[in-house]
Amino acid sequence: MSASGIERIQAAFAKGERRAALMPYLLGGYPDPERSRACVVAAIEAGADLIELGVPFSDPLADGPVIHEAASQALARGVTPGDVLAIAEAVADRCPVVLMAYANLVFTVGAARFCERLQAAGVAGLIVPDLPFDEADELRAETDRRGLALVPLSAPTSTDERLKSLGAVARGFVYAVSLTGTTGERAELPPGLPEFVARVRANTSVPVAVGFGISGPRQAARVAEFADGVIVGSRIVRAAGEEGPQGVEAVVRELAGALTQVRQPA
Ligand SMILES: O=P(O)(O)OC[C@@H](O)[C@@H](O)c1c[nH]c2ccccc12
Repeated sequence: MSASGIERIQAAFAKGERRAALMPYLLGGYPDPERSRACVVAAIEAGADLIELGVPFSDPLADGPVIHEAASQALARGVTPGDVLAIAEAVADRCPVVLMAYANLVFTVGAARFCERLQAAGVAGLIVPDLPFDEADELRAETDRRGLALVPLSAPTSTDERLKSLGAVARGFVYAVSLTGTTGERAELPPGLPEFVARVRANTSVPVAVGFGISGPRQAARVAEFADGVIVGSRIVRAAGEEGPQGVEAVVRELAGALTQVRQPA
């Protein structure tokens, strides 16, 4: 693969220039390594533009019940970060993969070695949800060196000043966390979301993708009116557990269809 991870993520957003990019989140190794790989392939075939792939972790503090339980099950089956990287590697040439790993998983290996393994597997980007922005410099030096996108998280509680500093060093995209709380399906989008996304956008030159609490096509289409990307996690992890690849395919296809109806401003 000659293009860098950052370039491949950029291209994935550009491909959907006339519609928001769809980024399903799947938990690597869930329900088991083999079906997990089939679920990722199903999501790509159903219209995913990028894949966010989570590494199971024992104390996933940002995750709500569905992903938390899925991670416990994957760990109980002995799924390792290496298993997750093998899944990423299997699909890397078909779709950019952004790895979601808690900080402990990165720093027990060491930032340099961790990034080396990501690059070798063809991973395009990295999200470390519990790494404070002020402590990310060392890791960012490593990701930059390897052309990997270190994607920062922003939240409605982030000040403009904070949005400005993270927006300036963001690679790939900025992840706009829609609400204060944990991952999980919700009936309604949080109030003030368009205004929050506008604030993030005003402070960065890379695309802005929104996640947390988006599960259905109606919500996804609404978010696509003002964001560059839509991230859906718990709904898809639930489908993976309940129905396997076919369930994932159906959910992603419906979401992709909904986004196609929404033209973004030129
Ligand atoms: O599950 P939801 O509410 O659809 O939100 C996306 C989310 O699952 C995914 O991006 C994610 C899973 N675990 C995370 C931890 C931190 C930040 C983001 C994530």
